[in-house]
Amino acid sequence: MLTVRNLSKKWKDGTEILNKVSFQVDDGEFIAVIGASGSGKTTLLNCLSLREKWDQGQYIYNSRDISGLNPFQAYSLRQEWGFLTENPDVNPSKNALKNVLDSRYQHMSLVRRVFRKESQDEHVYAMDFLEKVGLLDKAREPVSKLSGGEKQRVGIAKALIKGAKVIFADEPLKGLQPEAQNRVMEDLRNVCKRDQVTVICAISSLEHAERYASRIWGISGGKIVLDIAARKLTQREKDIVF
Ligand SMILES: Nc1ncnc2c1ncn2[C@@H]1O[C@H](COP(=O)(O)OP(=O)(O)OP(=O)(O)O)[C@@H](O)[C@H]1O
Repeated sequence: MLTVRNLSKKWKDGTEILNKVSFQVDDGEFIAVIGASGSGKTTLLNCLSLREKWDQGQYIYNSRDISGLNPFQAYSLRQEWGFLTENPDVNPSKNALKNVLDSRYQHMSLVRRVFRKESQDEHVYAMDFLEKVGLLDKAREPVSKLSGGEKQRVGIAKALIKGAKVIFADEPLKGLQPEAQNRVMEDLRNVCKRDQVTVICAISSLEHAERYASRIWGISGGKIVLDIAARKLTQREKDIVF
């Protein structure tokens, strides 16, 4: 569970980017973050995923106050989470299976990584995660040959195999064909429902937010101005956000 209270951030010139953002998110929620360009979506995701610092506010993750972590602690926690951007975090020179296996070992000690045995069991285990995102038949394909949407789904499998209980996604649909966009959103929705993973996803497509998410946050001027269960937004709600 994530709880944030009064998260605020200013740039050096004093411009307010996040303004007392507060919320509570339960396990398994799929949150779509919508808002105009420059409203603060990326900054919010970067702060929540501990990639950027904020000035004020409290951040609680599973009953642990993570507001003041040192860089090493923040790095360790980041390894437990998934982060998707418009550029999938995959190694194009390796196949999909190897990418997923690498993610499983990434957080282990150097010694374990060097001497790891990729047993048959490990392969079967990794295949389970590729199956979750519908890529069993692409397991041995070099990732460079996969489509943008398939790469993004390898990224989701990578997050799942390391046990990520939270996935932050910043515009993961950018540049994808409509069919691939739907598939990525379906996979994200499935991991929320099936695995109780929490997904917080900045997205510019209102239609996808309405159709796939469980909750919608509208951001304007660095504030959450709309926080509702996902459904078709009324014109008034759109006017509040955009
Ligand atoms: N390093 C920076 N210094 C000063 N201002 C910045 C910096 N980075 C971002 N901003 C400003 O902060 C505001 C929020 O930016 P942010 O990228 O979070 O918005 P966004 O909602 O993700 O926009 P977009 O949808 O266009 O990606 C914008 O006005 C942006 O110009």
